[in-house]
Amino acid sequence: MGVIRFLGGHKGAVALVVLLLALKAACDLALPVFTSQIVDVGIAQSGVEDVEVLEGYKAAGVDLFPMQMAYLGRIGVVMLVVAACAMIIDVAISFVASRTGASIGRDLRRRLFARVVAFSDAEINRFSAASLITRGTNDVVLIQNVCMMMLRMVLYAPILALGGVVMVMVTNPQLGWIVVVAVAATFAVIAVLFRLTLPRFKIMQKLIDRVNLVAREMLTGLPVVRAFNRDGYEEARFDDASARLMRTQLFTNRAMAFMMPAMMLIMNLTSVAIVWFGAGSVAAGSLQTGDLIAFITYAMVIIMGCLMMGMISIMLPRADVAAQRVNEILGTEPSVRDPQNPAGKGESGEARGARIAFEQVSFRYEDDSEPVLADVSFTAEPGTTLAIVGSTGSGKSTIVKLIERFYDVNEGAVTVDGIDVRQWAQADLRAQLGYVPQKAFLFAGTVKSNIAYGDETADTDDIRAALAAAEALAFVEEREEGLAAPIAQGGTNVSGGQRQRLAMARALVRRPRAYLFDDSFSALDYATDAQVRAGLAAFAAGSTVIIVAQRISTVLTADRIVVLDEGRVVGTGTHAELMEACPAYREIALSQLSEEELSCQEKGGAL
Ligand SMILES: Nc1ncnc2c1ncn2[C@@H]1O[C@H](COP(=O)(O)OP(=O)(O)OP(=O)(O)O)[C@@H](O)[C@H]1O
Repeated sequence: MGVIRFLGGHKGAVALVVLLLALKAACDLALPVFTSQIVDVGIAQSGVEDVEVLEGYKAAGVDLFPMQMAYLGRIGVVMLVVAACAMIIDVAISFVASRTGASIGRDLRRRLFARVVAFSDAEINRFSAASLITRGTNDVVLIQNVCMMMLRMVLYAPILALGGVVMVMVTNPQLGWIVVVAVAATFAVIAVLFRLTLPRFKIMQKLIDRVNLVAREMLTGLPVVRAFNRDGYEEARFDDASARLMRTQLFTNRAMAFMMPAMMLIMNLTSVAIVWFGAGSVAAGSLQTGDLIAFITYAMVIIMGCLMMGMISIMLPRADVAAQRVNEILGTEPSVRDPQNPAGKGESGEARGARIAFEQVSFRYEDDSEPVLADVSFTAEPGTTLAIVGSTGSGKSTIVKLIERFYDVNEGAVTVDGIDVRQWAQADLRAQLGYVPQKAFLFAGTVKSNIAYGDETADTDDIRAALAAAEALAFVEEREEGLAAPIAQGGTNVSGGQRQRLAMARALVRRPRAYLFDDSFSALDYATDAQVRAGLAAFAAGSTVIIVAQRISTVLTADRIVVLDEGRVVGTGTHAELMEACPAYREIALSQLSEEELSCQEKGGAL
């Protein structure tokens, strides 16, 4: 069982709990012995254990009352002490079990987080963010609770049931068959419930995933939902997912609610049967009343033990599903991994700008899908600007993602300074790159914390310089708090263009060897676009710059332009060369600007 393995790392705690449980079971099983003594000796024999001595006292006319009270008091005190011990042990068990459960949960969350952070985009897409969140929260809590319950019950139930059987055999083996029948009935009830509920428990986690997925999507896309008046549709979609979860939970809860009354019925019928069949023996004098009472208690203990085992057998498979889902993540190796002997940082020659090259690269997102890039080759020389243009979906962003090694190529190689990116340690590779994603993302915090995300060691001057180069300083300073201005999660409290410029400043502050701008200029107006590029040219001098762009005006003055069409390179050269030789480029250029505009822009371009 997957869940049990999680307890493996806490052998000390398990051993301690087993010891404490054995002590507690001994206390619990001792109490009925004292009850029977109170009845048989304390009441029936006035507190005198030996019957002959009792007869003697009676014949001599001794006052038996003080003796009886003293005996009852003695046994009472012993019972109190035993009960108190049981209580203290119980508290200790709860303490150890809760601690162990909580640390299992913490360890799992830590391992899951570390693994998910190491995942490439491919694994994240495969599991889906919603499912990863459910697995890291709901499933881990389930495992944690079941581990706690196992410590408290799984080990206790057999000890208790076994102890009960021994005591039944010692007290009165003739009535043992009643216990056997009761246990059989208990297991029958559990088996029926098991069959009914288990399949539902198994799908419950998937339904929780679904509810989370719909809720997440709806919350992220709320403005779109509102704008298209799709509130009703989204509500219905959420209701559907939620109602399916509710129906499943209702079914399992109803089934489980049936369990307790059924068990009470079995227990009461067992008591009645024991009294019914035991009364004859008591009348015949072969069984004492106290023993009968103790026998009933032991029978209850055995049934309770079996009931606990049954409950666990229902809980365990459910937790096992959770364990499988968690193990699925832990067992998934990230497809992008560091090599065993990564290229040393010094091996690249360490020129200011990096040389980035694609050598006959082919790439597809999924093994069986069409290639997104086919036979792509180009080189961005150190200190130069290379632009990539092409229609939407032609694979421009994919090129940048391959340089960052978010995915690995299927064929060919991407190299930085002549070294395959797969030979670099990922951290070393990315430390040389300043990446500005197509969808600028900012973290909750302040402007300063977001820019310093690019370089923790950056001081205020560095941050201001980066902001100035990205044309972001002016609007930051307009704010009362300046660099301390709050940024909401995802950067939703600044405009798209401002967000984009802050994301650029975050990359600039690193002063990397190569900048990767994935369509970062499209959210800016023409004037700001030109200003930012002018600022960049000064700031990034010496570094290699790769710009993915839709606008021809953005790429006009690049040292080299690569034209992509459906994943293939259809032209490489400067703007002037491509205007001459590449019809695809010419078509894009003329669709955006007239011939005169193009010749004007060529003269006045910045980067
Ligand atoms: N994670 C992904 N899984 C599967 N296919 C993808 C994924 N990301 C992109 N694609 C596909 O790869 C192709 C190229 O996508 P890419 O984002 O590189 O294009 P692009 O040229 O940057 O487009 P745009 O200019 O619209 O941003 C597209 O056909 C797209 O559908």
